[in-house]
Amino acid sequence: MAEQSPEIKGGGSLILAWQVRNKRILMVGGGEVAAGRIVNLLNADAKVTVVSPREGLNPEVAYRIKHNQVTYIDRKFQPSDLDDPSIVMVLTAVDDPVAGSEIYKLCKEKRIPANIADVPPECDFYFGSVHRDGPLQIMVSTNGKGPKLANIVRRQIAANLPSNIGDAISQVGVLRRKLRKVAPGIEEGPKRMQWYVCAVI
Ligand SMILES: C[C@@]1(CC(=O)O)C2=NC(=C\c3[nH]c(c(CCC(=O)O)c3CC(=O)O)Cc3[nH]c(c(CC(=O)O)c3CCC(=O)O)/C=C3\N/C(=C\2)[C@@H](CCC(=O)O)[C@]3(C)CC(=O)O)/[C@H]1CCC(=O)O
Ligand SMILES: NC(=O)c1ccc[n+]([C@@H]2O[C@H](COP(=O)([O-])OP(=O)(O)OC[C@H]3O[C@@H](n4cnc5c(N)ncnc54)[C@H](O)[C@@H]3O)[C@@H](O)[C@H]2O)c1
Repeated sequence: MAEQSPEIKGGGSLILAWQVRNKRILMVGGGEVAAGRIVNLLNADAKVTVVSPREGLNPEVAYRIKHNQVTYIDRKFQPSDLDDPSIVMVLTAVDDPVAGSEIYKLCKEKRIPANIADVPPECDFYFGSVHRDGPLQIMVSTNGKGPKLANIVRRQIAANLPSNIGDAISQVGVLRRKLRKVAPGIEEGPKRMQWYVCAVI
């Protein structure tokens, strides 16, 4: 049995689909990189607070603020910004490495997971290059080796997917929900799976 166990190849990341719906995330900085992060956060239904002086705002971030898609604090980061106990994650994308390091240290004291953009040693998690089509999400990570390559690999994968894959997965979701209503019991799992396989394949 032990011989059949998968060989351990350390040095990877634990890739997860983190559920942040209705959870508060602090975004420090309002430039171009922050604009991209905010899209990812809002697409995951997070509640986003942006702290960044108005004069440095990227037009896209200014748009999110104007349309109340995020909560906005018009100034530089202050340590008291981390006092809100509902904050579950902190992201920074600031053009000031000293400020970034300071924020990371404070987050560690408070045990809040943080990503300081472009500073791998100050990231509890990395971002990746993401393809999204409805419920389908594919993230490519190179574990810090080559973010640009992650972008290229992600595009190659996306180009080879069926064009209707997102819709197809949505339909599968509807079917699974219906089957759960017809046969809700935990012990009915195998039966559900059998119906499901008959319908899908
Ligand atoms: C995937 C993506 C997601 C995102 O950020 O949303 C992402 N970087 C992207 C693009 C990108 N970043 C950089 C360039 C300039 C060209 C180049 O240098 O290649 C480009 C290319 C571009 O802009 O096209 C500069 C850069 N980035 C990092 C360093 C520091 C270092 O490596 O030491 C430096 C060098 C700074 C310097 O040298 O001065 C570090 C990180 N960047 C990561 C993620 C994490 C690792 C992910 C992985 O390994 O897969 C990690 C570790 C931490 C993090 O930030 O989470 C996004 C592509 C999204 C997309 O387009 O699909
Ligand atoms: N991971 C990636 O994909 C990636 C790609 C390019 C750049 N970067 C890095 O991300 C960082 C930000 O890049 P950018 O292009 O968004 O820069 P930017 O200059 O467009 O934006 C920086 C923002 O941070 C704000 N800011 C500065 N100090 C602050 C503070 N103390 N508190 C709050 N806000 C503050 C500025 O007002 C501005 O809104 C840089 O370090 C850059 O090297 C990361």
